Amino acid sequence: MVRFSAVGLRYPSPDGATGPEALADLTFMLPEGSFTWLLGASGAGKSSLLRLMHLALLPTRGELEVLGERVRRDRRAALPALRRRIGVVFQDFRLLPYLSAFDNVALPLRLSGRSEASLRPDVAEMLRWVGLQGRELALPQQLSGGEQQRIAIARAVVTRPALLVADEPTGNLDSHQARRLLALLTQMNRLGTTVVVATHSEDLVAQFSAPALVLEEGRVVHHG
Ligand SMILES: Nc1ncnc2c1ncn2[C@@H]1O[C@H](COP(=O)(O)OP(=O)(O)OP(=O)(O)O)[C@@H](O)[C@H]1O
Repeated sequence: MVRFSAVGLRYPSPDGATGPEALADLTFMLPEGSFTWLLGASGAGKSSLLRLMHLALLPTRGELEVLGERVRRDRRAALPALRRRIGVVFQDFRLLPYLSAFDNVALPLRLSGRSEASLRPDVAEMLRWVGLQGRELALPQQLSGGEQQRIAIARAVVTRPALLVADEPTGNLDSHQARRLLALLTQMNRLGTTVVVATHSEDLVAQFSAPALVLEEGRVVHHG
């Protein structure tokens, strides 16, 4: 479950002073196991909202609860454990350039202490799921943008996170791959993962009926 109560987010301005609020007065709740589209024009605040959900940023005001836990500035030590239960697909992939496709996907499992023998079949299955079997040894620079995006998606879901947030996950995919990705996200959701997907793609949204959270200039203008 994710709950925002009167949340605001202010980025610092380049001169170090506080800038205007990028997000203001966000109050909404996403139930456990829900699927939500996050919509809004470029600059409306979708990526900023997702950064709060995956705890890359903390609110500058208001209260935030993620996976049932209250997120507090004075309890930062609790954040890494909470972050490990959240999968993130970044707009710019953030693959490690010197690691193979396999090793990029395996990374979160290795960091969580899983043995090599137990993680290998999971990583292989995930690469098959995103259609990249046979490309295990390729480095990100040897893969197309869409292939890199699929690795980023496999890496985000391989840990079976309780919450999955994806920022424009189909931005580099053709329509066939976008449909496959959506099938993967909805399957994760059916297995119990709470999913939030920011997108500009009306085509994608038309393929799966789910509530939408619509932002305009940093405020929620529609939820449902
Ligand atoms: N790191 C940052 N520092 C300062 N301002 C920022 C930062 N990131 C975003 N902003 C500002 O916050 C507002 C919302 O940006 P955000 O990237 O969240 O929008 P978005 O809806 O995700 O846009 P897009 O669809 O283009 O990705 C914009 O005015 C943007 O300039």
